[in-house]
Amino acid sequence: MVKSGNYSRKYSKEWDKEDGLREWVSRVPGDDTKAACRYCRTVIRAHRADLKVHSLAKKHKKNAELSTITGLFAAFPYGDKGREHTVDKDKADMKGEGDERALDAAVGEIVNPASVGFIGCGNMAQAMLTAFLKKGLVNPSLTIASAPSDRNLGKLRELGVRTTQDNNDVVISSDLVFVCVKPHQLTSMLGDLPPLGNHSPLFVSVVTGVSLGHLETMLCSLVENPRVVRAMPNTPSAVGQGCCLYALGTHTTPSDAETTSSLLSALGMSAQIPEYQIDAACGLSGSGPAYIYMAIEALADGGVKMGLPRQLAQTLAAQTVKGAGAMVLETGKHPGQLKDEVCSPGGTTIAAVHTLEQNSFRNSLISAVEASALRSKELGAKE
Ligand SMILES: NC(=O)C1=CN([C@@H]2O[C@H](COP(=O)(O)OP(=O)(O)OC[C@H]3O[C@@H](n4cnc5c(N)ncnc54)[C@H](O)[C@@H]3O)[C@@H](O)[C@H]2O)C=CC1
Ligand SMILES: O=C(O)[C@@H]1CCC=N1
Repeated sequence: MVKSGNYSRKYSKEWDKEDGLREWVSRVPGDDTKAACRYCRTVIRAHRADLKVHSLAKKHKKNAELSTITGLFAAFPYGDKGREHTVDKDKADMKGEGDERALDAAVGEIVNPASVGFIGCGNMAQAMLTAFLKKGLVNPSLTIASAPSDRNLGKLRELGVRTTQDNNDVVISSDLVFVCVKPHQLTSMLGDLPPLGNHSPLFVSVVTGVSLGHLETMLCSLVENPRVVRAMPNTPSAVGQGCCLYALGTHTTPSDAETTSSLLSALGMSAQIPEYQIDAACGLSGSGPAYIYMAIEALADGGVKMGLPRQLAQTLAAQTVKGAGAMVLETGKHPGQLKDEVCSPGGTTIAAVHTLEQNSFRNSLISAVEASALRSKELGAKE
C-alpha cells in the first residue's frame, strides 16, 4: 500500500519546499520512487525517513560544505549516471563505522570544487558576499577577492575569504567571477588580464551602464565566446532584502541561467529582464536605496522637530518605510488605495499629503529615477 503524507513512498513536491531537504533533494526524472541528492550525486529511495537519515550523514554534510554553492555547479547527472545509495551506508557513516580514507577519496571524486571570485571589493561586492556567506551559499575558503590595495581585503580575510591584489588570481581560480569595479575602472582592469586558455568562468558584471555586447567584446580577448551576465543589484542585499535584476549574455548556457537565478535570488528579490530595462532598473532599485535613506533621515528630522528623541524617530521612520513596503508587497493592493486607507476625511494625513504635493513629492521621485537611468545610459555610452 502506498502511504501518504510524510511517509509517502513517492517523491513529494512538499520536499522541494521543506527546509533541510529542499537545498539538496531533487526529483529523478521518470522515477518518482527515487530522490536524488545534489550534494552527493546519489539516488536514494523516495522515503522521507531515508532522506532524513541521509541528511544527517557525515559524508552528506561534508559534501554540502564542499559543494560551495548549493547544487549549482554540481550539475547532477540524474538517473543513469547517479549512483544508487542506501541509508545503511548513511547509518554506518553516522556511527563513524565508515572508512574515512575511502570516504575522503569518494568526496574528492564526486565533489565539484566550484569557486567564486570578486574583482573589486567595495560596497556592492561586500553587500553581495555578505549575503552569500550568511546564507551559506559560498564557502569562504573557496572564495577569492581582489582589489588594488589592502583597504577592503583585510575585512574579507577576517571572514575567511582568500584575497589577492592580482585580478588574474581571481579569474584563473574561479568558476564564477563577479566584476564589481566602477565603470571607468573596467576597461583598464580587463585590459590587464592575460588570455585564459581553456578556463572559461561565468562573468557576472554589476558595472553600471556597460552593456552585455561591450562586455563580451572586451572579454573576447581573454576567452572564446565569453559567458557573461549583466546584473543590477542594490546594497540592501547585505541583509537579504535587496533587488537584483539581470540579463543573460549571448553565450550563457541554461545551466548558467540556473546558477545565476539561484545565486542572485539569495540577495532578496531577483528576476531576469531584457537588457534594455537595466538602466531603468538602475534608476529605480539600484540607486533607490539612497533616495529612501534620505527619506528616512528627513522623516526622522521631522519627528525630532516635533519633539521625538532622535533614536526613536529614526526607528519609527525606518519601520514605517519597511511596513509600507511590506503592505504593498503582501496585500497586492495598489499603493494609491493603501494611501487612501490612511487618509481620514478632514484628518491629519490628507493635510500632510497636500503639503507633499505642493512640494512636488511624487514629481521629485519620478525625476530621480529618470536622472539615474539616464546617467546609467550615459556611463555606458562613454565606455
Ligand atoms: N553601490 C551600489 O549601490 C551599486 C553599485 N553598482 C555598481 O557596482 C560597481 C561597484 O560599485 P561600488 O561597490 O559601489 O564601488 P566601490 O568604489 O565601493 O568599489 C569598487 C572597488 O573596486 C576596486 N578597484 C578599483 N580598480 C580596480 C582594479 N583595477 N582591479 C580590481 N579592483 C579595483 C576599488 O578598490 C574598490 O574597492 C560599480 O560599477 C557600480 O556602478 C551597481 C548597483 C548598486
Ligand atoms: O551610483 C551609482 O553609479 C551606482 C549604480 C546604482 C547605485 N550605485
